[in-house]
Amino acid sequence: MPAGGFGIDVESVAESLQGAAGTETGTRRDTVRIALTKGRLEKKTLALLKSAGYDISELEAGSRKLIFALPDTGVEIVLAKAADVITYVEHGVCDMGVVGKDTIMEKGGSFYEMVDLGFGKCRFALATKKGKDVYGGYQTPVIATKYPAVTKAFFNRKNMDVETIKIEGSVELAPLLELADAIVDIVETGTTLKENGLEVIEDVAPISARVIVNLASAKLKKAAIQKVIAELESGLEG
Ligand SMILES: Nc1ncnc2c1ncn2[C@@H]1O[C@H](COP(=O)(O)OP(=O)(O)OP(=O)(O)O)[C@@H](O)[C@H]1O
Ligand SMILES: O=P(O)(O)OC[C@H]1O[C@H](OP(=O)(O)OP(=O)(O)O)[C@H](O)[C@@H]1O
Repeated sequence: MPAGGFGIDVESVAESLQGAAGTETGTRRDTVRIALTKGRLEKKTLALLKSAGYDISELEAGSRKLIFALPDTGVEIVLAKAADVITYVEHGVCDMGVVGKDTIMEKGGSFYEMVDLGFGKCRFALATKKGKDVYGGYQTPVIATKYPAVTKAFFNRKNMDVETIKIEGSVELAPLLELADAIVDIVETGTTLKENGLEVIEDVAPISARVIVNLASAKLKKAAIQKVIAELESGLEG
């Protein structure tokens, strides 16, 4: 059962609403359009839709198509990159989205974060070369990461100054090449760290897939969106 159940996660809503302006929905009144994150979350999200009773055979067929109407439901599925899921939901061209908490934390934005789906589990962690003392030196630590906002917020909470360097992938290379003292990155099994002689110093935040909802759609399509969420809930339980 996901943390927080299927009611609105009040804390997350408050976070997400900071600086929010009303967003006009761009989707048809009789359609609920859901943006799904392609890649790692895709298979489990599609499995969830299937166990929730949706006919996803066209999506399962495998194609380069990006928008799919689910037969007899009024639900449309859009496949997008993680950060773009948030962009489409914020702008109201998609009513809902499924996206990792990592992307939500890094990109932020104005939307409701309504459900923790409980899959796609991993965590943000601070890691470095085995035996290295990141906190002990006299100089400002250099942290390499794909997630500079998450990294800055983490060290701000510690009242610590750090220099961040943005890396686009295989972040584990940065301490090995002596570009950085440590990294903030996603850890799932820990294999990538282990095979590169790195270790976790501290966990930063847990991550899992979340359902997000456009601010205006949540009001204008309340019943339809609640129905989809209830169906996803039944799919999770099934
Ligand atoms: N080991 C993992 N590494 C990265 N993301 C993971 C992992 N396990 C689960 N996830 C979740 O899967 C989501 C999608 O990850 P995926 O690697 O498919 O896309 P991405 O982060 O946009 O990377 P890329 O730019 O390589 O496509 C992440 O945002 C995260 O929530
Ligand atoms: O703990 P593990 O199970 O080893 O998983 C963590 C690794 O997976 C992700 O990388 P990804 O495969 O997305 O490649 P990237 O680093 O190029 O983004 C993440 O950035 C770590 O490198």
